Amino acid sequence: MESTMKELREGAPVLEPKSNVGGGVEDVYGEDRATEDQFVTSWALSVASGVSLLRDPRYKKGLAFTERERDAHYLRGLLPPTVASQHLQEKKLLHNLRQYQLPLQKYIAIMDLRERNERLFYKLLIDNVEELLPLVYTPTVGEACQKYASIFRRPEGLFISLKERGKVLEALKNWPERSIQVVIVTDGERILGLGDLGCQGMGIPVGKLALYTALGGVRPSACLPVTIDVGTNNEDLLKDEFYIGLRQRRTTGQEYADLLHEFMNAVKQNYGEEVLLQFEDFANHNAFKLLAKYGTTHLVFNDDIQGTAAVVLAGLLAALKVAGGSLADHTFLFFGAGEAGTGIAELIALEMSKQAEASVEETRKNIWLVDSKAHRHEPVEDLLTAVKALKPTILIGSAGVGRAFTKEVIETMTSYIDRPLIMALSNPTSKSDGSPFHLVEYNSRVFVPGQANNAYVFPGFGLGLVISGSLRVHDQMLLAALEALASQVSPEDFEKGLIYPPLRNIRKISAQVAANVAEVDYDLGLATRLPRPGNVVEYAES
Ligand SMILES: O=C([O-])CC(=O)C(=O)O
Ligand SMILES: [Mg+2]
Repeated sequence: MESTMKELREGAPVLEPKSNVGGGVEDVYGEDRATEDQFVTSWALSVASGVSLLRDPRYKKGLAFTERERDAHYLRGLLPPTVASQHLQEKKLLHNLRQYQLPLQKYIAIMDLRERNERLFYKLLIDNVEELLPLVYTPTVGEACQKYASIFRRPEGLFISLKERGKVLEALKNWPERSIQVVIVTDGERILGLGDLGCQGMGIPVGKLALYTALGGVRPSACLPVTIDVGTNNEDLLKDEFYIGLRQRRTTGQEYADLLHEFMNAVKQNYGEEVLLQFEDFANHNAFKLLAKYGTTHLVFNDDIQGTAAVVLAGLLAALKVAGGSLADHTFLFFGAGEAGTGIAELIALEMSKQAEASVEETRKNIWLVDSKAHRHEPVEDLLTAVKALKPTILIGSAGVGRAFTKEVIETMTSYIDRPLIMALSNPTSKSDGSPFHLVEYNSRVFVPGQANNAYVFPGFGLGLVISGSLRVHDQMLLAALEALASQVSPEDFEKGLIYPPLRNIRKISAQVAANVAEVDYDLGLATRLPRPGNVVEYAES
């Protein structure tokens, strides 16, 4: 068995060293040693051949097994005679996928592929990122979470519920991978703009981690999706006979804090100080607190607060290259003061203070936030009133309410500024203005709506932390990441009216983001992977 494994790992026919899907050739993850010092585990690392190999999603290649491999791995007779290339397999899958009418059917098909043939899944995703991103990720992943119970087939991550209190470390040890580098965790209370989906939020960490691999090059086995289940306040789910989570209302207060604390410490204990913990889709009241509480003891990152902020500010900086002027020349109005709105506002204030050498208290004065929960009137009325009163030149939508940027709002803005900058960010499509848009033709000119997609930053940002062995996240790293992103917008992109680079270049962009982040890690003395690489961009790309 051992020799079969070696051949699979090191033999050129299986692990094509040049493939950007296969990852590195060196086993830095120590999987080959996984069973050496632990004779009894809750799981066994076995190496497949024959029919088991055909069922192992990590090594399975289907018809792409060569004649030599069919001999070496006891596959004779188990496959039809044709040897197909991965390229042909990809072509067939894409063709099949396009036959489905509904995005959710496509989602199910592509996630099934991941369970069958991991390499092909990632290859397909990398090569067709613009087409497939909206499936694996927002907006379709939102619908998948809403219907998670009925489409649930097999666990794709770790479920830590109140039942696991006192046993969280044990649960982590049951996960069959030991060399984890990135954990994405949600408690399902604020899934995209869809609200409390309880345990069904699992689709989010699963989808985002797939992007860590496809877009950021982090090895799949090093990624761990986690859902913390403390109950749900979603009455529909509590009544749904197929619901897969705890059937109780959400626990709050000490009990909540204790479970989270046990989890945070167990992760660090089990995977080390350098494991990145990304918080995703927690409700406002927990998200800010958790980030502040664990920011000093763990390597934590909240994509909804920090990642969104970096992506949006990158877009603003790129837009200013066209519009002229600097951040300090503008008045900002945010519609929605949740994690995204406040996160972006704070980062803008920080960047402005850096540019203008002013205090953050001073630079915050040009930034206004409107939130539905802070007013008695209808949100839309409030927005228009606010626009008239404050005359913002930059308007950013970050509320869970769609269709708020009415014609009247836009016309009001154009009455006092020629080219207002307006970013509609809320997602997914059912709740928003801000998901992927079709091309727009106006006066026989075609406009390409871009998308301020979080995927521009978080995979590269996380990669930068991972490759430098960072111990803590620092705001300077966010600024470094967004500057890298803004610098990737080409003159041709600007020509088309775009303020973000095309997503098809995302792996190159991620490497640039990662390198900029890693440089700051080294500069601040937070990096543990020493010596510092000579060429960090090349290192990130490798
Ligand atoms: O889909 C995204 O990346 C934006 C996001 O995290 C959210 O809305 O919660
Ligand atoms: Mg999120």
